[in-house]
Amino acid sequence: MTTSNRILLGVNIDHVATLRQARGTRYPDPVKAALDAEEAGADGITVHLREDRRHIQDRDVLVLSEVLQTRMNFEMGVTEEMMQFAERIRPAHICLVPETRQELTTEGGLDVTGQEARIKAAVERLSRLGSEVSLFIDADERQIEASRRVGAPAIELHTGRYADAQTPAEVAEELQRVADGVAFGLAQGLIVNAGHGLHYHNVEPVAAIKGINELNIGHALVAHALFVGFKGAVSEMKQLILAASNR
Ligand SMILES: CC(=O)[C@@H](O)[C@H](O)COP(=O)(O)O
Ligand SMILES: NCC(=O)COP(=O)(O)O
Repeated sequence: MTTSNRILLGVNIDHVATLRQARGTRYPDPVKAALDAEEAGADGITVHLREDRRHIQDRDVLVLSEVLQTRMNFEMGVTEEMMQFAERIRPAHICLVPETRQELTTEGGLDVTGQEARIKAAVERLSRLGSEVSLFIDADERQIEASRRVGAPAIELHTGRYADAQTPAEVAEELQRVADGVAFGLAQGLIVNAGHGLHYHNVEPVAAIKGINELNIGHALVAHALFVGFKGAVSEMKQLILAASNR
């Protein structure tokens, strides 16, 4: 008997907004990108409303919350401002991420072990909205155990170190770290997602890891969309992921 390992694709549209914000124009519209992504097979739409509003804006999230056909995965820092925003829009999924204004991108996972009481309170508060709360963490057993202890039903493993690895040995080591994290997370009874820095040339080995529920991918999709359109970019990625996950 073959078991299906169908991985979901969450399309992150943050960097459509990055291009818009670079000029303060009305285009390109991340809402249009989200609807195109859904038509091309996205299983969900991810947005990160950063404290500094460098890309996605409040209005984008509000409009998306009314027009998405699939579901929103709302990435947010653990701040009172964001908690109140989430309470307003009640997204299906919420992913708590670490955030600093100076970083170029999300550079590491959330330190759950170092602030368990704070994260537990946030998970409890957000879960009351009916949202599935996940924690964006490194593939580290201590962080995974702490995620279970604070009551999060899901985690998203940060694949940035895998994506940044240079030599074949480093790539293999980081891939193994992600695979071990997936197995450990599943053993803890968690839903395990993964993402960050994944692109058309590095996604397949991750998609081949058994047990991952969803991959969240953004930057590479937006970049490829410049050449093939957003629907084409999403569709190509979806095909790659499905093929790799069924090997
Ligand atoms: C948490 C995460 O990985 C995404 O939000 C992604 O990082 C979006 O891009 P930026 O980090 O560049 O905002
Ligand atoms: N949580 C990761 C994500 O949403 C997408 O990250 P990236 O593909 O833009 O690096």
